Amino acid sequence: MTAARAPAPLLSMTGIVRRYGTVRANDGIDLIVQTGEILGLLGENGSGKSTLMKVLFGMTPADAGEIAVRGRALAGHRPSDAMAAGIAMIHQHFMLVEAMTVVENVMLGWPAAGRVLRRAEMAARIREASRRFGLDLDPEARVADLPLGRRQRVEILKAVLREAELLVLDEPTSNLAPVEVAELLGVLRRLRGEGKGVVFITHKLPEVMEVCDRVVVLRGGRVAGAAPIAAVTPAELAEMMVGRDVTAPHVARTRPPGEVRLAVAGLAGPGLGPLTFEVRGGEVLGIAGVDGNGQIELVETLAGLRRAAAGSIALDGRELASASVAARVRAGMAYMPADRAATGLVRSLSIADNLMLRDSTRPPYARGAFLAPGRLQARARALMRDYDIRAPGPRVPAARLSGGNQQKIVVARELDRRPALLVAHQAAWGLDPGATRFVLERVLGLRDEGAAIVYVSSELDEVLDIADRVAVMADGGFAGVTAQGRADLARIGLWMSGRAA
Ligand SMILES: Nc1ncnc2c1ncn2[C@@H]1O[C@H](COP(=O)(O)OP(=O)(O)OP(=O)(O)O)[C@@H](O)[C@H]1O
Repeated sequence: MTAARAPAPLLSMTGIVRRYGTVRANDGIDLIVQTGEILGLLGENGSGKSTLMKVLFGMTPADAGEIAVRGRALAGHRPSDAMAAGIAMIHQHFMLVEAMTVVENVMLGWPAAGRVLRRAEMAARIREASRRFGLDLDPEARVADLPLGRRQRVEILKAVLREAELLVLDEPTSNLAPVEVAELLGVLRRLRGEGKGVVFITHKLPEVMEVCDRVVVLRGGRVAGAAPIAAVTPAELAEMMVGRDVTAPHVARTRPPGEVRLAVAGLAGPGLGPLTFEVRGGEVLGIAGVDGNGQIELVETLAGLRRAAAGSIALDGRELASASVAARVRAGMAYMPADRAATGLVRSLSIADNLMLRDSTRPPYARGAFLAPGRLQARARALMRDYDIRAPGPRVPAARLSGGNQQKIVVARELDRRPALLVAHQAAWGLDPGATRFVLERVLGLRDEGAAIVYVSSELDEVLDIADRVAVMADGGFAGVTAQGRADLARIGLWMSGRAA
């Protein structure tokens, strides 16, 4: 009699290699996911997480290695083959038709090979799956009316209705409000409870600690460590990821805040204000709050991307409320948008061109109509070194970089201009813990050079780490402002929940 063999794991990837030119994005990676398991896939920016998942899903071919789903080999496959094998990717940019309802969206992408279902039958299935997985979705709701967190759950719904066994979520919590994050983690637990496997890619260690069963950490395209979650601490994980200490930055202030540099008065527009506040040189005004409470309206109005209906914005005494974006930049304003890949970068341009986007037509990089390409390249190289932008060279198109390294281009460009005012929105979005710390330190360095800083983030801890004063946005205005930081946490919490205190 032969001994019973252990069942094959849900997913096994062995020796995966994927090269891009000379870059070994994946350099011999092994990864196993069991049924009913949430696996955290961690790693600093550019460590190869997305590449590994693209290989798994058949979006890019591997140069070497094997993939098996429940012991059955998957090779030379396309995304449709991966889906047929039970693998689903929950993309960050959802592929939903906003004008249609949930049930219509589900029917739209229904596999042609599947049985044709009537709408009522599909709606019933949606209700059932919604209950089973805690998705809280109404089949007749219009996608356009759903908040971000629910739209993401429509993608999860589509996956479970197609009987996906393994769900891959790539940084799914990046732009969710805290309640939505908690709800999503609840959904992941339900998926696990129903025997699904989940690969959860995130930079947020508390989420990993909360929901994962096991973690695998990538570094430089290889597995740097793997452990059951019960056997590691967040500090150990961070160390595995970057090989150094990545606790919150402690940058001792070198001088006290000075004169008022930014004076905003009665600033108002759709969904905004009226808001009145001042920021001194050498001061960080942190703006916390649940996303969607006027943060985008505020930063875009400050940056000149939206017109203010009323009010004034004065920087060093110069009125800018009706100035063009270019005039604001000349006046010393820098802006880091949250959605940097879309609004901060031209993806088809090289890293060097993106870095110099605001300066390349001015001396010393140009004289009249003549560019000085040598100087541009040298400057770009220096910025890439200083900001740890990982890429083969400055001529590589920005689109070829990992998500986090694309973000660093915008960070480098905006911080390096030594602005009088920095408006930063979700500055650490998509950045690994090491890069986050680095950016926060740079922002604090700018503070010590005397710049005024408006730092907007839905990550409360980040705001508390960096801000001299914390304002909480609710309903387009400030629900409260405090200079007491963590000592005032209870009041901050009440302001964030929209209740007065
Ligand atoms: N299409 C491509 N062409 C060339 N190089 C690429 C391409 N895609 C990824 N790379 C390179 O492969 C490496 C791994 O990138 P990948 O996107 O897998 O990292 P990641 O771990 O997902 O990073 P992040 O946390 O920043 O999203 C990086 O050095 C990146 O520049």
